[in-house]
Amino acid sequence: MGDDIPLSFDASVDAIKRVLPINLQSPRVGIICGSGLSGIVNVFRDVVLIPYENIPGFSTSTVPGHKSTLAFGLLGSGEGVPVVAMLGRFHPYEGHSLSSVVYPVRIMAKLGIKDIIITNAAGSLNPSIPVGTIVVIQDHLALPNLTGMNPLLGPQTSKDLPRFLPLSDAYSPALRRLVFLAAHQLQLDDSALAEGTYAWVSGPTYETPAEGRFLRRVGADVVGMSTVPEVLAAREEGLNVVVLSLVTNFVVIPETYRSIKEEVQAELAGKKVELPQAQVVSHAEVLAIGQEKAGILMKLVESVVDSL
Ligand SMILES: O=P(O)(O)O[C@@H]1C[C@H](O)[C@@H](CO)O1
Ligand code: HPA
Repeated sequence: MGDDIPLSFDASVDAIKRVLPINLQSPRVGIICGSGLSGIVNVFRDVVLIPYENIPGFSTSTVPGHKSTLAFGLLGSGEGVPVVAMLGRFHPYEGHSLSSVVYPVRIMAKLGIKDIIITNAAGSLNPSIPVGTIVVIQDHLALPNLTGMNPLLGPQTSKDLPRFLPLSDAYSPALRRLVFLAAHQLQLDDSALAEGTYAWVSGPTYETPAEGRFLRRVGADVVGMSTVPEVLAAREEGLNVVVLSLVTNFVVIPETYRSIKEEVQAELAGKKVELPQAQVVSHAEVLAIGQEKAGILMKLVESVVDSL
């Protein structure tokens, strides 16, 4: 963990290429697996697994549901497309610096990927997006970025990168189209997929009801603790980005708080009141829904890769 990122990426690339057969050395697509979503490796062929600890510059994930392994393999029908997947990512709340968080994205770009499929587990802020939905992200809202927590702050890793990165087209319309076409081919129910805006929060706390209401009112559909730093680095590196959020829980946004005043007054008046109790979200719940729905997400990813 920390800020000691080498500004030359060669050592990491060399350590990776050294253990790969020639057909996997130049992956075409990168995949980042969110909480509990690393199962995609089970459908890779010719798999080579490289623990993060064997790659200079990589940190270690400390979050349950995140393995610290880079997986290379062939994905899709026919000869298959060479891909690289991060089976586990880094979050700033673990104590990783932002440059560590996005380091693997930069290395995947150096290895030659052109497209990146980023997945995550997220909470829904939108009553019409229930648990289990896969949300194809069309935009993001990143309060940390707006207030000075941006992975692109500071000296650039290459002078060839744009200093002022436009984000109006961060989420590739072409790749998003492929996701919806893939869902059609897989005969997924219309309700399986939605489109929406992802709010990035630092975590590790889940949202208070007031925070949930705020994020909803300013236009977010789902909320999570990852992804946006990776999107920014990927766009800076010139990659096409698509993000799929699996909704694992609903963020409680009651319009009014459970009123303790009302409850006490009713009790003193001898009345029985049934006021709504807050639901409590947990990472165990996030992982359980991830496990239940990961299969569909994986099929979708495979089908998108197949159609590239
Ligand atoms: O890595 P992702 O974004 O999938 O993980 C989510 C956000 C937090 O890390 C964790 C909270 O349950 O799941
Ligand atoms: N909030 C923030 N991050 C999350 C959530 C949530 O409700 N669910 C999964 N990741």
